[in-house]
Amino acid sequence: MVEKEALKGTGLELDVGTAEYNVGEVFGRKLYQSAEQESFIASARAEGPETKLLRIAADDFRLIMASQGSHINGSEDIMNAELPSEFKNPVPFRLEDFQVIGLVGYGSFGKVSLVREQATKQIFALKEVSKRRVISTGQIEHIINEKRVMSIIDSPFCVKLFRFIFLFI
Ligand SMILES: Nc1ncnc2c1ncn2[C@@H]1O[C@H](COP(=O)(O)OP(=O)(O)OP(=O)(O)O)[C@@H](O)[C@H]1O
Repeated sequence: MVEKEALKGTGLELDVGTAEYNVGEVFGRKLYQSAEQESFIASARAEGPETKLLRIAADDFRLIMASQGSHINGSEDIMNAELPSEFKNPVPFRLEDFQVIGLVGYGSFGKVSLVREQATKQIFALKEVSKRRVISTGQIEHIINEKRVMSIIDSPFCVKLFRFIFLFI
């Protein structure tokens, strides 16, 4: 149940209530989206021996969720967001344009290398994904979603997908 309570010395009336959240859920998003940010006070208690409560400053949250002019607030926004124009009309490139500097790691679908673009000298991580492995493990939808999210997201905290290429080998 939500009740109203006066906030001392401010003349503001606040909604007072409690809510329970499950693992991975974010509380405070309403504060972030709301224009009346000053009239929101929240305290949180994590219960259970394995529970972790992570706090993130509003400015950092804004950077993660909506950096560089985008207005992405949650997973629905990402799924509905327009793909960047370079993904609708991909700029062709060749693997030969990149010089491999070293191996970074292995994932479930292939390897990741550190590479340098010859023309610009820019450094990238090049991730190779085996389509055969994606299909045989039933991960087609997941990999398409991963590509979509990584191409739309634009945050200093997240890896961004700049380009992709399909090879038939
Ligand atoms: N952009 C990147 N920059 C630096 N290292 C990276 C980058 N992407 C991947 N790596 C490294 O390469 C490894 C393999 O990455 P990859 O994305 O293929 O798999 P994963 O995310 O670890 O697991 P999964 O394949 O199950 O999703 C990672 O564990 C990480 O060490």
